[in-house]
Amino acid sequence: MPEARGDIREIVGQPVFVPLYKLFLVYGKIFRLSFGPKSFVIISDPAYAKQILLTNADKYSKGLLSEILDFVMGTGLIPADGEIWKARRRAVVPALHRKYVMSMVDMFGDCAAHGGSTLDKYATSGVSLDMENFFSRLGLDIIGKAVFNYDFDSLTHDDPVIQAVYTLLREVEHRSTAPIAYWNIPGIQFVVPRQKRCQEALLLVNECLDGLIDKCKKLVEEEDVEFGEEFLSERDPSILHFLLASGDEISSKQLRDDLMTMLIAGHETTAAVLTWTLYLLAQHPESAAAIRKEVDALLGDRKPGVEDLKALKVTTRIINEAMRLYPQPPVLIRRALQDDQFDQYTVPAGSDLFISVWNLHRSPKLWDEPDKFKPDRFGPLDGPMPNEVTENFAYLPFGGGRRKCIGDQFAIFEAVVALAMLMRRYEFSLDESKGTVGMTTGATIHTTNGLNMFVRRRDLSAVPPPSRAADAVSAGYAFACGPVATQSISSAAAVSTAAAAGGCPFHTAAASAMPAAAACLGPTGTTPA
Ligand code: HEM
Repeated sequence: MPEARGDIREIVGQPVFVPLYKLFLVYGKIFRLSFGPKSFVIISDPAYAKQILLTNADKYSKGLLSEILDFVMGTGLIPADGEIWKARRRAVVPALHRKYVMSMVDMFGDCAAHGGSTLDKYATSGVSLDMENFFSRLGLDIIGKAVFNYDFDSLTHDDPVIQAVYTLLREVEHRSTAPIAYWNIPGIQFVVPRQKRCQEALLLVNECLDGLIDKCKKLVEEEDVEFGEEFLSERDPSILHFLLASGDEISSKQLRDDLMTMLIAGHETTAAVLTWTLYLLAQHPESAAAIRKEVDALLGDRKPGVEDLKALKVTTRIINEAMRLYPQPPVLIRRALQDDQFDQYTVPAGSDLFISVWNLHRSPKLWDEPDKFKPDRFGPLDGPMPNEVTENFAYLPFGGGRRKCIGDQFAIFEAVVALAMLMRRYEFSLDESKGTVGMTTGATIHTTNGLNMFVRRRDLSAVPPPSRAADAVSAGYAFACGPVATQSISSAAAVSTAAAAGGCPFHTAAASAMPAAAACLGPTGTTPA
């Protein structure tokens, strides 16, 4: 197997996937890279990635990743292997059932609208805002509500639990890029201040999780709704509620590991996707304009509803392309449990492998102009959404095979709703006085200096009301204002007229008939009376 040579010190100080890309261009689709006693096999080929993730998945474990994450996720889904993983995957996947995710769409919109108060403040002051930090807070608020119905409200305030969650996230990221497993040194948590802080943070978050678990257990004991289809449609349960109500025997420690895994997995990833999408949009005003055109025509000022998601095709494609250029995480980690063969090369049992998703997504052999942002590269908008199957493992934003992300739909819906709402209401431009954005590696790709952006409120005075009102009648308004709206506003013309007059067809044309009006965002993004 080719052995990468050269000055590996080059890697220090750079996000690790960047030098790996340079080495890939020299050494090809599989090569070995050694640092002192450590050695890794770097994979940058879709067929090999498919073999590891899908066809020979039995031959691999999470290896290094499990070691890094053990302190915080224990036997949660991401680090777990073997029988524990199988059992937990079986239990957790139904909690992210499509119906459940659908029931969350409204909450995504509420959280994005809530973030508007922060953006308004910066728009008024004219001071730039770190949008990476903003998306991280938005992601935390959303995942907190979805996983255990806890309102961090990190968009508007800081508290010790939020700080503790961030301390843990940073420690995970630090460990994932550290050259030695320093955390295994006995007693280090009592001596090194960062490790001490990490221990304290862990205690605090665990206490908070235990409290939420107890509260939810009581709720489940009290309720009389049968678990099943009805449970999903009648409740607005958190994932925790679902796991407890399913009646599976599960220890509190395992439950905590599951929750912590979802909190971390679902938070930074989506935040990073939104950060890099906005970064790309700042450089591609034509794409920003395309999103606005789509949102203006379909939604106007209301929140996207479930049925709108299918129609927000341009917005979705732009996110798909941003995930190609900035995959989160940029590298997937595995350890070979048995020997495996890649053409003429044998990878022996015990080897640590990095599947470089960054290399796959930017390979000149797989993509036309791979470094260019071209959202139309995935074909007609009416075609299928790109994923590992449609692109035959050349595109792995959510991994593939049996360890594929369980939150993929949740994440796409969340990102589409947030991006559509923010692009409708605001304009963003880079604050170049804060220096280049830069990249650093953590579990996801971070900026080096923040994504500092000026925020301006969009002038909507000349923007016509939604022109695709006919679609809105059957789709969006029905969701936003309750089923009665669909019956009462029966023509596109009626919707357009009403929208022109009051911004919201439902409230102008049929307000008295609409008891479910509270769900509808009015023209200024506030709930109309
Ligand atoms: C845009 C956002 C997201 C991205 C880019 C993303 C990406 C990924 C990727 C690439 C994997 C596979 C890792 C591997 O094979 O080693 C994964 C696994 C996972 N993700 Fe996500 N994810 C996102 C959002 C979420 C959300 C919202 C949740 C939960 C609510 C979640 C929960 C998980 C879990 C539990 C796994 C482990 C699955 C298993 O090993 O069986 N992710 N994610």
